Amino acid sequence: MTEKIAVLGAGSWGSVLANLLAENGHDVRLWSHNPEQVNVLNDQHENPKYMKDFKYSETLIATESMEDAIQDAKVILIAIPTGGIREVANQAGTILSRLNQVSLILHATKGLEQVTYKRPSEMIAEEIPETNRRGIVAITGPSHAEDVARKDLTAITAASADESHAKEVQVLFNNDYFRIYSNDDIVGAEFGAALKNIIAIAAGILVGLGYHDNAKAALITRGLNEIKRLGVAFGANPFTFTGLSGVGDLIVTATSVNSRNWRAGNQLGQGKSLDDVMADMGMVIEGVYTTKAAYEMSQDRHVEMPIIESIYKVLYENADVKVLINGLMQRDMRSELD
Ligand SMILES: NC(=O)C1=CN([C@@H]2O[C@H](COP(=O)(O)OP(=O)(O)OC[C@H]3O[C@@H](n4cnc5c(N)ncnc54)[C@H](OP(=O)(O)O)[C@@H]3O)[C@@H](O)[C@H]2O)C=CC1
Ligand SMILES: O=C(CO)COP(=O)(O)O
Repeated sequence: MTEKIAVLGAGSWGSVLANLLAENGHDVRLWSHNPEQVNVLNDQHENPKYMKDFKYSETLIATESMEDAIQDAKVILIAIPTGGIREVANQAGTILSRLNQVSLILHATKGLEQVTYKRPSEMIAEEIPETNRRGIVAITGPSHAEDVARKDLTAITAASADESHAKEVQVLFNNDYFRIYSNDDIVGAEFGAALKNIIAIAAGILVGLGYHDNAKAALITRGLNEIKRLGVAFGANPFTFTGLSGVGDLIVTATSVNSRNWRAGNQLGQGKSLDDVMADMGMVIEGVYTTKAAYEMSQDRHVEMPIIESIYKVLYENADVKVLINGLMQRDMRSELD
């Protein structure tokens, strides 16, 4: 069945997901706050800053009017980085109230808010009135936009406290190269999504320093343990971290040159400054911000996270990464299962 769907955010991920939904036969409106980008998307079916060389479907319509995008949309997908999602959700909430409309809200954001440490679905719940939303679903998992654009086989998770909403989302997105599983643990899905970016930065650093496969495997495995420990302290189901939104996304992000977080870490490992890495990327590096939030949360809750603490010290205290690696390797002996 064809649905009208609004996608808010025309960066790499929002634009590719909007394209997938349009190719699945839905009536999609892709909102961007940048009028020039909207024109190029509609006239040339391109998005040069974010998805160089990719041609979008001619059935995908971009708009700079959020109200046009949202009006009559059964589903609204927010694909905005963590730093902007509250503002965009607030704008969407105001429009939904004015239109007296109720929509299902999806988001694809991977991070935690600075200072409040809120997850994306918590920010959405605060900004879009309950009377204007049927539910909130996080879509997350191992899914680089570049691979989805070239129709590589991809499987992700739709997570919602009310799993019936996640099941609705499966039907909208599923096709012969994109498969969605449902999960009722949105807390675990959002923690996995946010925290894997920190471990991806660490993995890039290791490779930048010249370490190899054993080091990467050790980092990914022990990193997953830290992700799970913090998530469980905030109410996540530990089994979610063995799924696509947990270890699945951790593997893809911590091993792929397509990952902005991995690439950032790799350049840091080669000696580039964080300011230069961020200026050159031109796209969001969520893990840089999430590291700060996660480190502060771990301090508040007394959750031991030595790898994430080390990345915090590299990014925010200019600590010597080789000294930190030495410290991690020399920690007290312990059981793997503690
Ligand atoms: N890229 C990927 O492969 C994947 C990304 N994600 C997640 O999706 C989220 C979005 O990432 P991605 O698309 O890659 O990011 P990009 O950096 O590629 O694009 C971000 C987009 O959001 C827009 N934006 C940012 N802040 C605001 C704001 N306050 N108001 C309006 N528009 C805003 C930007 O506009 P402008 O151009 O004007 O700056 C840009 O269009 C992130 O949390 C990311 O972790 C998840 C899975 C895969
Ligand atoms: O989340 C992603 C893939 O699942 C994208 O990761 P990056 O933001 O590191 O590119």
